[in-house]
Amino acid sequence: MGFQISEATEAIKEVGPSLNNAIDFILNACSSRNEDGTSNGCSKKVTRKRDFSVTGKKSVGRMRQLSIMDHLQSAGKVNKTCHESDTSASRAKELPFQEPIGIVTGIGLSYSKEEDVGPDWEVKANALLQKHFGFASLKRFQKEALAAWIAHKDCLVLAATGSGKSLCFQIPALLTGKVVVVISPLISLMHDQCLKLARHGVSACFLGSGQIDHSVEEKSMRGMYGIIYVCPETILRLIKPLQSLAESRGIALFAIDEVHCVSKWGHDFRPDYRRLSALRDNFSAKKLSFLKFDIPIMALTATATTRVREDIIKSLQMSEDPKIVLTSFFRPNLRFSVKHSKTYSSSYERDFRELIETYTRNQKYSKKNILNEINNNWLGCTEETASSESDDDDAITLPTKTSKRKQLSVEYLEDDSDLFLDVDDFDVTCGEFDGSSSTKDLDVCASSIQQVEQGSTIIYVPTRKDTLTIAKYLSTCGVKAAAYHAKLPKSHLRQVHKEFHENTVQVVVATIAFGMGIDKLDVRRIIHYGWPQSLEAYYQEAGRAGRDGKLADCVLYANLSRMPSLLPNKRSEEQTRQAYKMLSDCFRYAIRTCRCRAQMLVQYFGEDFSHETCHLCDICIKGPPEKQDLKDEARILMGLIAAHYDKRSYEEGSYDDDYKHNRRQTWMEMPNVRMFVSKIREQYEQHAATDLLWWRGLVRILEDKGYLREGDDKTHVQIKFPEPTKLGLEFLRSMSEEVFYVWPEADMLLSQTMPKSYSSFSEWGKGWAHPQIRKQRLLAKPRKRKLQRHFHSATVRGRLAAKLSK
Ligand SMILES: Nc1ncnc2c1ncn2[C@@H]1O[C@H](COP(=O)(O)OP(=O)(O)OP(=O)(O)O)[C@@H](O)[C@H]1O
Ligand SMILES: [Mg+2]
Repeated sequence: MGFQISEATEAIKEVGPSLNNAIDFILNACSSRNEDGTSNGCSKKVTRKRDFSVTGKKSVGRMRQLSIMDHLQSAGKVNKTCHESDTSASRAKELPFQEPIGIVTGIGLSYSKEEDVGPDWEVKANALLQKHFGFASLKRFQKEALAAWIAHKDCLVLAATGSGKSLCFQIPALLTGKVVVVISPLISLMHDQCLKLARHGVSACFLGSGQIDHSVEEKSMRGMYGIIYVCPETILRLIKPLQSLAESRGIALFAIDEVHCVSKWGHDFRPDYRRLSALRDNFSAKKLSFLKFDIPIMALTATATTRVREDIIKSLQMSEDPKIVLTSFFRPNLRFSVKHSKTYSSSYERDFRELIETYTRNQKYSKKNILNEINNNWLGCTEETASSESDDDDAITLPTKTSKRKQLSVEYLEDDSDLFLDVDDFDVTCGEFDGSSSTKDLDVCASSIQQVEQGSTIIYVPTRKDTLTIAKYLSTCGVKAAAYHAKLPKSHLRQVHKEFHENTVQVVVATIAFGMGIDKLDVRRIIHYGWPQSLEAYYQEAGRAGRDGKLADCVLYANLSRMPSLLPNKRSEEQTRQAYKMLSDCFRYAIRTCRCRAQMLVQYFGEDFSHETCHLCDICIKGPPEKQDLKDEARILMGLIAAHYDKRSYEEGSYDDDYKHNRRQTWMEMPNVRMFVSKIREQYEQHAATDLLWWRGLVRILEDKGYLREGDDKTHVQIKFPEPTKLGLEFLRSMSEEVFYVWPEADMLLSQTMPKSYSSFSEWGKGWAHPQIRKQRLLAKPRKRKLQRHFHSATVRGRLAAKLSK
């Protein structure tokens, strides 16, 4: 859509210099001409205008006019091109989860140069913000990011989830009329963002495998969209056309959203993000003579540790002194807690009791209702399946896969690879608010005991199968729950999104696929049911709670008696090492008992925690456990470990940490924690029945103090092969009289409360011969074991056995 100059001139002649009147005049003139049957370039625009009036969406029409006026105001002149428009924006308003589309809402106007933005850019930006988005003013960090862009500087924006990072790169498109190219990792996210922008009257499109309209790419390269969302793979293919676009319409900015994907040290490394250094090479003033300055790069994320930040700046070849806009990661309205749970189906009843009560308190669920809920959530075909069920109210039969229709059983869902395969099962989102908030915002004492409002809940689980079983369980209990993972049919996912936003679905049980682009204000609970893979991922996901600033719960249910393990993924050796490191940090966050959880999280991202504590998390509320003097235990453990290594050299004080590494050759020379604990049990009667879990905790404490270190070359979640450090040996020598007070960690406390099973006794080598163990084994239920035969193809015997068994 667009206006011809002759129309604009005619309008000004008719109604005078008032811009509003001129726009109204043009729109009305186009409308009447079209009704007369005259076809002109404005026909589509008029159609849209009629659509609004028919559907009563006047506000969208109004927004469109505003966007046109913004362009007129900023550009000062009208382009001759009369661009094609579509009604996607109005459709978007009605159907927010529409098929991917290219959205043109602005008009193809010529643009002003950056230098035209002028010193009053802030006033202009606030005016545009008010007009398009209805916000009074830019946040401080948004201003800082924009100021860097105005000064042609590269900029790294680190701001929490939901703080408004998107506006930092959307405003430049409105201010200049030039194109902003946004690199984003996920098609569903780009899609959502385009729809949101359409609702605000901003022209945007996205390119990539999810774009079904193939003309969008060509149109975007002709400058028909103000904001182009693109995935890294696609932008690398489009370097040449983008250079032409930079010359014709102009590119105001390259924005790299979720930029932590650049870094191998981040939690969502994507190799294609690393290749984005091509932007600096190909869009610099050196390379393109028509450019006065390098096109600035703005990189944005909500979760980046100091190391990740450095890596981003280096990998993207950002300018030598990029502006770093940093806001606080602290979210004072989030109440963090960690609960021990095996996270098996047998734990659901206990773990979800409170959640179920929250949602069913005022509900009277008949069994039939429950059945219908299940059908809605699981079968995706309400009436048909409902009618296929028996009328017997007493019999709650969960859907089975024996039905002729293709029911949404676990197996079906897992096998159903539909269009959504294009979208990575990949999650990036971040946690933040712009740092202006403080604990004063909430009545801290009241909040610590207060129940959060009902609102919505997201339960994050590690596997796709878990999404189904938990959603099924909650539905059976009367909660309106739905499963969400990337392999579910696209229509189902859209439906879940929609119903979640409309509050028809109360709880979404999801994998990390339900992540980016979830901008719902009243998410009151984020529950992680199982170990997250990193604190970055955890904080990103938790950051989706409480975006309205009200109290929200972030609960992690994890088996604290078991070390978390890495989810299968393709990783290089280096990446595996890093992944273990991140998992280890996550594990430590959960088992710590003496530090405020918000403080741990915020400091993890390299921020100084300026508050004493958050006053909300489980540790702040319960307080740390009583300190214990573990001098004897530490002495025994350290003594055994040290004795195993070169005793003489450490007694002489000539112990060399590196020397051990070179000398060690066999596993006998590198005993693991378990072996040391077995020795302790054998040699010290008073510790005969202590749990391995407890000693592992002590090893961790000694490691934190720098007395022990990992002797293995690999990274583990916690020390596997302990080796003394020089500091540790000094500590051992000097501790004969001293006390050694420490806070026991969660797994240590847990081991003291858990009943001992025979298996833990058998570890110290007495096994069947020990009367107590024998008794326990005899009393224990016989385990049903599958008879499995493994033939080792590496051995002659194995190969022979395999042959014979055929
Ligand atoms: N200046 C502002 N004043 C008020 N609200 C704002 C402002 N800027 C942005 N917002 C609102 O903040 C919310 C979050 O915005 P946005 O999606 O850009 O966050 P984000 O930082 O990109 O989050 P995420 O890390 O999840 O991607 C939106 O609802 C947006 O409208
Ligand atoms: Mg964002």
